[in-house]
Amino acid sequence: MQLDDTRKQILAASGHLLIQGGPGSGKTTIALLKAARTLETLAAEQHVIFLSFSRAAVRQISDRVGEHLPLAIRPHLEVRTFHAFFLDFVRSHGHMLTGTSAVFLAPDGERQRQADHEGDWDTETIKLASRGIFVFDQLAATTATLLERSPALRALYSDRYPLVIVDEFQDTNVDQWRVIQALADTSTVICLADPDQRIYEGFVKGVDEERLQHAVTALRPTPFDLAGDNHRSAGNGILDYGNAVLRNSPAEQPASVQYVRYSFPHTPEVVTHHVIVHLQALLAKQLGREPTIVVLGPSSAFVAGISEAVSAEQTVNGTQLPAVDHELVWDPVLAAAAGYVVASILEWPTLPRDEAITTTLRRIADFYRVKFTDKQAKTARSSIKATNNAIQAFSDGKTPRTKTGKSVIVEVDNGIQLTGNPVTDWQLARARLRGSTELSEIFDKARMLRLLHATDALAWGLADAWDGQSSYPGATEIVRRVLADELVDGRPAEPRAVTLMNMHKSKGKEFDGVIIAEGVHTPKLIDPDWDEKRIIQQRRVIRVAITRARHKVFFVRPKNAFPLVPRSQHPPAS
Ligand SMILES: Nc1ncnc2c1ncn2[C@@H]1O[C@H](COP(=O)(O)OP(=O)(O)OP(=O)(O)O)[C@@H](O)[C@H]1O
Repeated sequence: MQLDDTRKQILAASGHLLIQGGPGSGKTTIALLKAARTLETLAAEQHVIFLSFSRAAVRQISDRVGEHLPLAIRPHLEVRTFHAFFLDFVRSHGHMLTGTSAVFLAPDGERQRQADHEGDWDTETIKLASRGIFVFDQLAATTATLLERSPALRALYSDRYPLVIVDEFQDTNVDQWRVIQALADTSTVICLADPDQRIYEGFVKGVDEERLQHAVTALRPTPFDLAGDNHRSAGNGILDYGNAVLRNSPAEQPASVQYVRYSFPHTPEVVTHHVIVHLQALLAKQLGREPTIVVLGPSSAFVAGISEAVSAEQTVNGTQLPAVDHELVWDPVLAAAAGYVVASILEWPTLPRDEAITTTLRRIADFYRVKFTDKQAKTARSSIKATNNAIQAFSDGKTPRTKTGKSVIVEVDNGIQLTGNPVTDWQLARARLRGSTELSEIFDKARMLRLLHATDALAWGLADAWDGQSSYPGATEIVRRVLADELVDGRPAEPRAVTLMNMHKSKGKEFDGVIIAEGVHTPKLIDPDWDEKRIIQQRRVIRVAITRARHKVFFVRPKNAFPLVPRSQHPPAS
């Protein structure tokens, strides 16, 4: 790899560094080279830590380590999510704050408690933390407080990690920033940043547009700017188009960016299916290999609909579209909650009838509690209420009025013959989720568990629980234990040629082709009725989405969608 003067200076520099640059300018790459250079000088027990936001970003960075680090030193580079690092830290040292050993309340458990909690949930999480029970959002604050208060801990961690690299620094929240500052006391910190990729502001509490200035003031880092470079999509106009969308300025539409516009009776799902198949063929021809493609949408629910549509072969206007094998990046917490419902069914044969019915109904209500705290789930509240009513009715000896309640009773009364093979039995139990819209929804979400990569661990755990005859006593607890760590720290599924996710999740990643799809009713890509702040935030998100592409971007938009760049230069429909 050719290194220009700026990069040579970065490799030679000592002390804290702030490396800024636009999408694809090479921040991650130079940081990996710097890590390699630093590791050559460290003692055997010392490591470099590279902190990033999402598990998928960690995977992409980890996959690139091989290109830049010699084999011998690779184990000394730890690429981790912030939260995985904080979780380990709090588990190891949380007792220093509370006097009791730290317990982590996994995200699904938290959402259930939150749904039942009257009053301010943030205040409650602080109270829980003071009793040694830590929820996801308290991990950063607790790590920060421990590091700030204990010079011994600071010394310990700085000794282990003399170099700390912080990815997407512009999106760090106040507690993450406190941790970085505390470590910067005696470790060297490298911040990688692009202020225009600030996409958490307004979504995540404590993210601050002044963050880079904070770093400049507090750390006095040597600044480097890779701004003008673009190694991802050099010369094809994708970055310029992304910048035009960001600034809402007129732009020539390059050949690398295309629009497909649809109107009734066509649906965005089917049109996107078409575009995936077309783009795969186009890029395979251009690149001479199987391309990587991502489909991005404004919401997870919309993307899940596309996932369903492209999973099946279909014929449209005489054209046959093959099923598309793909990875869907989805909400693992909801999948886990669905898994607990299935696990409760695995316990039926050893439970008294009443207990089997009420336990499963409770897990169903829990599923909807988890869903309820997801802001998009407006109808979940009524499902929780209906399921609770069903439990009450059943306990009072009456017949529940809801289909879900009735179906669960019928299924328990039909009995379930389990075999002792956890994989088969899991499917048998899941198949009992039928007879109401709610049960079908849980059935679908439980299917997503295969994406969690915990399936082997689940099978082992369940095999241990098999009572040798008919049931898996304690299955729910086992499933909960296996999934708790997986939800925070697990590796995502292996990459596939086609990935689907919501736009926010695409930050820090890179694909040959990007398809940005917009539905008619789902949250729009952009809406002129939004206030100015929201429009600016959304333009940043769209730019992030566009600039994930190396070679080609396709937009799938409704015919009358609001243009992303000023109308005079509006791209022609194709
Ligand atoms: N100096 C370089 N010479 C050639 N290719 C490079 C160089 N630096 C980076 N690249 C390539 O350019 C692409 C983008 O690099 P990288 O991911 O490091 O950028 P980034 O600034 O971290 O991007 P983003 O902020 O969008 O995540 C990668 O495919 C990488 O291999």
